[in-house]
Order: sequence, then structure tokens, then C-alpha cells
Amino acid sequence: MAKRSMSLLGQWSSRVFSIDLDKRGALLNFALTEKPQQAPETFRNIQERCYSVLVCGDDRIQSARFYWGLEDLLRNELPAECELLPVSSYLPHVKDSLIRGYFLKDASECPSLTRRVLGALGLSEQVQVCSYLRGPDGGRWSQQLWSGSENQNMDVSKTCYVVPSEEANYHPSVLNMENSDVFYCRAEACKVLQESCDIIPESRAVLELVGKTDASRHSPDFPVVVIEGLDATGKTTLTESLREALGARLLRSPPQCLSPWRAVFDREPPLIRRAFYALGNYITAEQMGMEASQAPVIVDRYWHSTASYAIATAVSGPVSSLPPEGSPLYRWPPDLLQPSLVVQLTLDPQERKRRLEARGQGQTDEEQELDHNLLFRLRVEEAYRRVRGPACVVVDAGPSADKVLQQVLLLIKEHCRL
Ligand SMILES: Nc1ncnc2c1ncn2[C@@H]1O[C@H](COP(=O)(O)OP(=O)(O)O)[C@@H](O)[C@H]1O
Ligand SMILES: Nc1ccn([C@H]2C[C@H](O)[C@@H](COP(=O)(O)OP(=O)(O)O)O2)c(=O)n1
Repeated sequence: MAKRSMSLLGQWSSRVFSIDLDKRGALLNFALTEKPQQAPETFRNIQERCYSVLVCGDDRIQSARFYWGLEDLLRNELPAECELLPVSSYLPHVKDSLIRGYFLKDASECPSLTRRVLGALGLSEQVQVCSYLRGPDGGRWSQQLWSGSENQNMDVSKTCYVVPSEEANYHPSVLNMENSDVFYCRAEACKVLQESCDIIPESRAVLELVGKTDASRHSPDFPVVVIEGLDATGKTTLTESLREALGARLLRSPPQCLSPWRAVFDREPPLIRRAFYALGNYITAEQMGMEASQAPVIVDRYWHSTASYAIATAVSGPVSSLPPEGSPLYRWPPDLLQPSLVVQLTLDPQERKRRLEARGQGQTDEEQELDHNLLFRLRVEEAYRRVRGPACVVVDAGPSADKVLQQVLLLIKEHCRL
């Protein structure tokens, strides 16, 4: 059986398990060692009837989709008293070493049902199930890997000992972000959609729209100004007014031609969804290059949105769990056309909420999440500020629409030759 778990097991004992205790970023970390420690460790967070379920198949598209559906699957099949917590297993500082799954605490009356469900899952090529046992001395904990249905075939040679570990400096998801959440060249984003053509036929249609020319080095004759910001900060209002004031062309990313497929990709896991948005930018970039030879161009959302939402979604918790400022994860893709100026609209959360309600439109799931989750909103805005590339200027969108327009017109005068 060519489970990725085999290579994973080779390094099993230096792995850290990082458990997202409450999805707000409180992480519990433990590492695994091959030999029992001299001093017995009591480990209050691990109990009998704790399990980890990790997704570690070879095919990244299938694994991403399996993980995406795993929480629902577990919630449907397991007794309601099972607590599920997202867990990441990784090798500290090793890029792409992260494997995701769930840590499970079974407080049900029916432990055999939980073991049956997990046993059936463990038979899948994509899944690795482990359980935790207290040693005979009553203090030490070990982790056993299941190699068959339930734990009858528990592979005792793969037993590891559990020791507390330091909290990582930043969220473990950062290790796997490149080419899983953020794509720094068109070819890498295309690869994801090519790999998903069999299960998502719409991928083919998107790939056909993505051009092959590299317009990144072409410097447009007229300025290209991107307007960024969270939903309801006033991007649509401002971009329309700028179009009129400057006699400009108005574009958006994702471009209109991708609208028929956006909902399909919004239902997919981040790997596929983010590749779709990345490619949207390349299509918009081609349109920018063409339009900017004739008139100024205003763009509603672009690379800052793609990178910032992707990074802010991949981690949980406070702004400090983002990749550190200056990290290469905030770089601009070298093959993507750079605009002349990026304006980020910011708005007091209360005023933004008021505008959202006044607009009375349905929000995307992600925007509802923004509403509920202040930390997420703060992470997106901070990531916006950290993305590198063209000058990004923050503008308070709180004043009247006309005042915001006048301020942005001034900025355009300062930064661009008109
Ligand atoms: N400067 C402003 N002052 C007050 N209301 C505004 C302002 N700009 C936009 N609005 C209103 O706020 C709502 C959201 O604006 P919109 O331009 O649709 O935002 P976005 O495109 O960023 O989602 C709309 O109802 C719009 O009329
Ligand atoms: N260029 C873009 C534009 C949007 N996105 C993603 C980021 C978020 O998941 C959503 C936000 O888009 P949404 O349609 O809610 O925003 P607006 O209504 O345009 O303000 O789309 C992106 O990744 N790249």
C-alpha cells in the first residue's frame, strides 16, 4: 500500500501535532519521540479515547477534497458527544511537511461505535488513524498508529511517545501555503486546474480562457489603478465614479468571463478555489494590458485580494499567527502585471456593518464569516498591508462618497502620470 503515511512514518517521531483548540487559534502542541522519556509526563489534554485522523493521500486534489468533506463526514457518523478539533501535524521549519486532520475526544456512551467508524476510515488510502494510551506507570502517554480496522491490527512497532512541545512562532499552515493557498506564477495555478479536470469539468473552460503571453514586463501607456478593501467598503461606488471622472475603462478580478463558474469554485477546497482566483488575475491582467494602451484603467480587486484572503483563511487566531511581515509569502508574482497604484479602502467595522445592512444583499459565505469573525477581518486587512509590489495606499472610506473620490483622484495625480 503506497500510503504517503509510509514516508511520513519515517519521520513520525519528530513530528509536532498542533491542535486548534477552539478555532480561534489557541493551539495545543505536542511532539512525538521514539523512546519513552525518563521522567513520566502527565499530559492533561490527552485522555483515553482521544484519536487523531490525518489526511495523507498522494493525490493532492483528492486529499484536499477529502479533507474538505471530512468534518461533515465525522459529524454525521460519530456520536454527538465526540468533540472535533482541527489538528495539523508537521515537521518544524520543513516546508510542505504539514498534514491536516482532526483530533477527536470521545465522551460518548458508545466507544465501540466511534472505534468502528474510525476503523472503517483507517482502511482508506488517504487516512491515518491514531489513538492514545496511558502507560502502565499512569503518567506517560503514547500514540499508536492503526494499521487495520479498529485497533485490532494496531502496529505497535510504530508506537511513539507524547511529549509537550513549544508553540510554533507562527501558524503551522504557513509551511504549506505556497502552491496550496497562494500561487506565485500562472503555471502553478494552471497545474492545479489541470489536475482537477476529471472531477471538475469546469476547470477546462477556465484554462481555455487563460492566455499564455507574459504581459508582466509590458509597461502600460496609461495608469492602472486597483481599488481594494473588504466587502462594502465602497469599491463599486468608487470605481464607478473614477471611471466617469477619468474617462477610464473599468475592469474587475475575477473578470466577467469567469462569472459562470465562480460559484462552482467557491464550493471547492482552498487549493482549487485559490488557483481559480489566481488565474482570474492573469485574465484581468491581459485585459489591463490591452485597455491601458487607450485610456486609464480602474480595477475592482486584484492580487492583494487573492493573496490576503488566501493567507488570512489558511491560518486561525490573531494577527500574530500570520506569516511575519517581510515573509516571501507576501511577494508579488513576477509574471503578473503590476498596476501603477493600489488603493486600499478601510472602514470602521460599525459603519461597514451599517452599509452592508443598508445594501441588503446576500453575502458570500466568506463575507458572513467576516461579519462574525473580527479576527479574520483583522487578518485580511493586515495581510493587505503586508503584500509587496506596487505602492499600496490606505484610504479611510468613512467620509462621503464624493470626499473619498476627491482624495483618491489626488492620490492618482501624485502617483501616476495622467
Ligand atoms: N463613502 C460612502 N459613504 C456612504 N455610503 C457609501 C459610501 N461608499 C459606498 N457607500 C454605500 O455602501 C454600500 C457598499 O458600497 P459598495 O460600493 O457596493 O461596496 P463594495 O463594492 O466594496 O462591496 C452601498 O450601499 C453604497 O451605496
Ligand atoms: N481578485 C480576487 C477577487 C476576489 N477574491 C476572493 C477573495 C474572497 O474569497 C472573495 C471576495 O469576493 P466578493 O465577491 O465577496 O467581494 P466583492 O463583493 O467583490 O467585494 O473573492 C480573490 O481571491 N481574488
